[in-house]
This record gives sequence, structure tokens and C-alpha cells, in this order.
Amino acid sequence: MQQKKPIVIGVTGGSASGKTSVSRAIFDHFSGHSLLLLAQDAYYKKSDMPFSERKKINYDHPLAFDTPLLKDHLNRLIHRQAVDQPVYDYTIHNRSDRTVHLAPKDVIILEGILILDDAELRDMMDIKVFVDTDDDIRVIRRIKRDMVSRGRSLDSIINQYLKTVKPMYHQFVEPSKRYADLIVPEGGQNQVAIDLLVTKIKAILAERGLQE
Ligand SMILES: Nc1ncnc2c1ncn2[C@@H]1O[C@H](COP(=O)(O)OP(=O)(O)O)[C@@H](O)[C@H]1O
Ligand SMILES: O=c1ccn([C@@H]2O[C@H](COP(=O)(O)O)[C@@H](O)[C@H]2O)c(=O)[nH]1
Repeated sequence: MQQKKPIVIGVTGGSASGKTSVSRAIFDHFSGHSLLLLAQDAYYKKSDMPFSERKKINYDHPLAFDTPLLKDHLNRLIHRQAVDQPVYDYTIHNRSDRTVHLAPKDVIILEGILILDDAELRDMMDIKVFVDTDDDIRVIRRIKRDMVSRGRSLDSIINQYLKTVKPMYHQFVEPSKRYADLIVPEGGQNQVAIDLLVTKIKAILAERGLQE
């Protein structure tokens, strides 16, 4: 019997725009249901460089990611195969030794800053979403988050933002907005956008004969 294709939703936007919040808000509507969150950040390349050198890497450039591995994993999940996803540790700028076993699900939300920059990844998605949040709000959120949960100093966050995060956003992330089906201001707080997405996902589930 032919397997039914899962739904793939891509959620992108700048760093701290609210991608994770939007993805979790959708997830909450399907609690107990078959939904999987896949973060592009888990696929940052593993590095053998010393920590002092890893700190200097441009983590906002497409080449920072092991995109072939991400595509391979997404493709396997689409074909109903399980994967062992790497676990990334921002505090050491490297992959940890752990992996997480992900079983295939009916709905896959792929979330990350550069997922719409890649044509092959875009072609694997049914719905493409861009979370659009002003730069000043994003940088304030990033300072608060990175100091608390990513082990960063204020100076390092500001230096990284000016050197790589901001220029790469304007070179790669913002231009990928043109590929989005839906642009969501205010991220996870945008209840109308969340409801529209949930309704659309349920409609596709029904079309494909997947149980909700
Ligand atoms: N609407 C909001 N208002 C205030 N803080 C928010 C809002 N949305 C997200 N945040 C906070 O901003 C930070 C980044 O949000 P997150 O959803 O993780 O963004 P992203 O996944 O795009 O990096 C988190 O600390 C989160 O709690
Ligand atoms: O080692 C690392 C890896 C990544 N980053 C930064 O993370 C963001 C992407 O994560 P969001 O959750 O979307 O903010 C990206 O802008 C990188 O600069 C890092 O600082 N260090």
C-alpha cells in the first residue's frame, strides 16, 4: 500500500523573530496528534576547531549548515523513516555528542533562519511561512535570550550582531521572504495567522486521508 505523504510546513524569519513561538503555537493545536518540530539549528556543521576559533564562525551564512544532512533527514521523515537528529549546543558553538531519535509524523514543521534560501528545501514544503519582526525588537529579544540561555556576554552579542547576524539577514534571510505563502507579523502572538495555518493544515490532512 502506498504511504500517505506527511505535510511539511517551513517556518522562517530572522533570529529571534518568533519562529519557535509560532511553531509551538501550531504544535499546541495538535497536542496528542502526529506533529514533529525539526529545527534547522540542529544541523549546524560539527567543527574540530578550538573554541576560540569556533566563536568567530559566521553562523548566519548558508555554509554554516550541514544542509545535505538536513535534506536527507527531511526526505527520510517524508518517506516515513525515523532519523537520529544531532543535538546542537550553542554554549560551545558545536554539536553535542547526543542525538535525538525522531519517529516519522503526519505533520512536520521545519523551522530555521535559512530554510527558504535553499530551492530543494523549498520544494519539499507544502506551506512556507515568514515570521516578520522588526530588527530592533529581534535584537532586544536576542540579547535577553542569548545572555540567559546561550551563555553570551552583551559585548559578544552586539559584536556578532553587527559583524554577521545583521548583514547575513539582509543578504539571505530577508530576500527569502518572496518565497513565503504567508508573512506573519508579531510571531506567536498573531492568533489570526496561527488559526489560519491550523485550519489549512487540517484541510490538507483531510485531503490526504490522514487522521487528525
Ligand atoms: N511576542 C513576543 N513577545 C515577547 N517576547 C517574545 C515574543 N515572541 C518570542 N519572544 C521571545 O523572544 C525570544 C526569541 O523567540 P523565538 O520564538 O525563540 O524566536 P526564533 O525561534 O525566531 O529565534 C525568546 O526568548 C522568546 O521567549
Ligand atoms: O554556535 C552558534 C550557532 C548559531 N548561532 C546563532 O543562532 C541564530 C539562529 O538561531 P535562532 O534561534 O533562529 O535565533 C543565528 O542567528 C546564529 O547567529 C550562534 O550564535 N552560535
